[in-house]
Amino acid sequence: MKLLVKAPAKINLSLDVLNKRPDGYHEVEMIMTTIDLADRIELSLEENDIIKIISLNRFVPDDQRNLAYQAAKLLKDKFHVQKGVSIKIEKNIPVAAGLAGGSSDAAAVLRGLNKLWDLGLNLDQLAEIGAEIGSDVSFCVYGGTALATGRGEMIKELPAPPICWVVLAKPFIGVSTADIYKRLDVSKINHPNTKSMIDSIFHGDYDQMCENVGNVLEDVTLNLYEEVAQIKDQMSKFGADAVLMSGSGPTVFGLMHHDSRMHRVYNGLRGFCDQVFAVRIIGNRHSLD
Ligand SMILES: C[C@@](CO)(OP(=O)(O)O)[C@H](O)COP(=O)(O)OP(=O)(O)OC[C@H]1O[C@@H](n2ccc(N)nc2=O)[C@H](O)[C@@H]1O
Ligand SMILES: Nc1ncnc2c1ncn2[C@@H]1O[C@H](COP(=O)(O)OP(=O)(O)O)[C@@H](O)[C@H]1O
Repeated sequence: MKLLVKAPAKINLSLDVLNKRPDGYHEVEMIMTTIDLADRIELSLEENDIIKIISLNRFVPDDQRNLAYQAAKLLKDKFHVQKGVSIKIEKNIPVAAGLAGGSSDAAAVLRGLNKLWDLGLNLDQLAEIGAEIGSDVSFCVYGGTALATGRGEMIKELPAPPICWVVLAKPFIGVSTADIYKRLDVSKINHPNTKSMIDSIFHGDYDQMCENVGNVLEDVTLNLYEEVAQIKDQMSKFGADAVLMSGSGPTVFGLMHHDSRMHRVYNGLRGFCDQVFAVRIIGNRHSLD
């Protein structure tokens, strides 16, 4: 028996850090939304009791380091599942890019195995299990648009943001999330206006949304990698309405309303860096599977 599950990437429309916690994590306030750039996960029941990862992408581990493997193992151990699974990952989301590719693969495996292994869990239960794998996994279990707080695992659903294009551009570098958080000086943060971003989403106000994008990790990554700043400049030059780095980077996204502007930004960036995508925000929860 086989099951195909979609694992969409996310962007952070805003990312604020409130403080550093005693457990080493940072208390965050993030507005996250899923986009229609997705990995494809194929789950196949295995007769013998194993978890097998199949991936052709050289940056994706094919053993217990893979977050998709960890998701399957966690479900197997918690619910004493005697069956095995092979997990084939068709990687379309750039790796170590600030787009939660690994977290989304893990979330897709949780959703998929819940069906394939007939576990009968609801999304809230899967999200709670996901938080044991990584801070972004809970959001990825639900998808859609949300305010994420705590270390990122506390999810409050929001409506879909105003319809627009998202052009993503990733330079040829990978960024370690842990390293970027470590370098952040929490005493020198210029906080984005999360409340105004939420208002803009509730009111479907595109201009207000564009005015309120902000990410406190951006300066940290920009200082380390000049190419991220260059991509931001190019996006603005080609006419994106808002430009921001996603997560800990290095992917930069631009927002634009009109098709013609999207084409200009997309083509302009294609001449400048190798991984460029023009996608839509998926926005609401129920378009995942
Ligand atoms: C920055 C964000 C924004 O969405 O995404 P990415 O850039 O990774 O996509 C997330 O906060 C990343 O979430 P995720 O990648 O799941 O992080 P985890 O695996 O839980 O943690 C990796 C490391 O990042 C640091 N970390 C993570 C989350 C958080 N709230 N505070 C932290 O300080 C910790 O050092 C932790 O050891
Ligand atoms: N299924 C997976 N897909 C991508 N990367 C994975 C996966 N499982 C584990 N990883 C590891 O997680 C790291 C972070 O990858 P990813 O989730 O793509 O980025 P980010 O945390 O920036 O959103 C990678 O360097 C990779 O070694």
